[in-house]
Amino acid sequence: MATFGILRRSLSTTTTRNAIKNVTVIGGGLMGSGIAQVAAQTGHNVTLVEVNADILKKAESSIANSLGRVAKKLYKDDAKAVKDSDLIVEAIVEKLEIKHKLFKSLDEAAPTKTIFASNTSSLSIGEIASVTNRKDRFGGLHFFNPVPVMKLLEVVRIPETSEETYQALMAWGKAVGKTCITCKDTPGFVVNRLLVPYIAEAIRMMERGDASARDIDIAMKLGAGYPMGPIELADYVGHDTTLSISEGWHKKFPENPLFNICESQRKLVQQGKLGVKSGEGYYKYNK
Ligand SMILES: CCCCCCC[C@H](O)CC(=O)SCCNC(=O)CCNC(=O)[C@H](O)C(C)(C)COP(=O)([O-])OP(=O)([O-])OC[C@H]1O[C@@H](n2cnc3c(N)ncnc32)[C@H](O)[C@@H]1OP(=O)([O-])[O-]
Ligand SMILES: NC(=O)c1ccc[n+]([C@@H]2O[C@H](COP(=O)([O-])OP(=O)(O)OC[C@H]3O[C@@H](n4cnc5c(N)ncnc54)[C@H](O)[C@@H]3O)[C@@H](O)[C@H]2O)c1
Repeated sequence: MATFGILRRSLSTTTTRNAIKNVTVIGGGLMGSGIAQVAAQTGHNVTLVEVNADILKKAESSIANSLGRVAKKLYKDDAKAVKDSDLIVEAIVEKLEIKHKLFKSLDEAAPTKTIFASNTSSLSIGEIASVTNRKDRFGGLHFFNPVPVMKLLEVVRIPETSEETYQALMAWGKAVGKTCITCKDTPGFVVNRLLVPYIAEAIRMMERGDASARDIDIAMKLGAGYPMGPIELADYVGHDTTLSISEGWHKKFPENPLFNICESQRKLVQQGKLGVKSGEGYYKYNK
């Protein structure tokens, strides 16, 4: 069985009542470490499960920087990591087959009461949940990057999600300090369904030479009040992520022109220019 590093942190500062106390976050990367942090900050007992020891260390220090003291433990199986869990939030790599493998094993290991949630950006919650026997206790919890700062949480219901599960997810979202909105399990939910075509159109505008990247960004910041322009945001999120979302949707809905691929973005990814995280995207960054 795989060896998982587990990071535990708990504080008792919350004043919001919600039934979920013990939370397991699976995946300690960009999103998982942020989700673990906001859950710990609001008084939940948090277990963070990560397969990569270096990333676990990084998550530990980023949470420690925000919270002070962190205790780290190692376990040999994921059954122990989830045995007391009221809620499991999955934030691992955006690949359906990998999420399926994880949820199949979690379904066997976790108690009946445990609610499962995925933080997927672009996959169908129903398709992810299909390998489990607890679709009534399954939903989407879509956080935004950077998690500690962004106030929104999209709570996604599939037709099988029970009212009790939905209410528990909404109450937990509120308890971790987020404003929750509800949406159906449609591609991109609310925010990404609007953001992805918006960013793609900004890139196409630049590709056509209608305006420069800098001017498009200035225009949307000063003319529409966005904190970042669309090209800056694409660099910030990462071109590998945005391209794989567009490619997945384009394959699934080839007739929808909103999901067409941007050639300059494909080229950037081929060149390893992924945006802020690699030091260069449409702009250059000091690493
Ligand atoms: C692309 C479309 C495709 C979708 C792809 C999928 C994506 C996904 O599914 C959905 C998303 O997330 S979509 C993406 C959704 N995301 C967006 O759309 C983001 C849009 N951008 C923004 O909202 C702002 O530019 C930022 C908040 C990023 C930075 O704010 P700023 O004013 O420009 O710069 P500042 O003055 O430096 O920071 C201000 C405060 O924030 C604090 N802080 C910053 N980073 C932090 C971190 N990592 N941790 C903790 N804290 C962090 C900082 O300490 C400071 O706190 P203080 O207490 O005041 O000192
Ligand atoms: N990056 C974003 O802006 C963003 C925003 C919202 C949602 N999401 C979604 O959140 C999820 C994670 O994205 P991310 O950006 O944090 O990715 P990331 O690559 O930073 O983190 C994923 C982590 O999961 C770990 N992992 C992989 N398989 C695992 C397993 N079986 N058990 C435990 N850990 C495992 C990896 O080692 C990695 O550290 C994806 O589904 C993504 O679509 C991302």
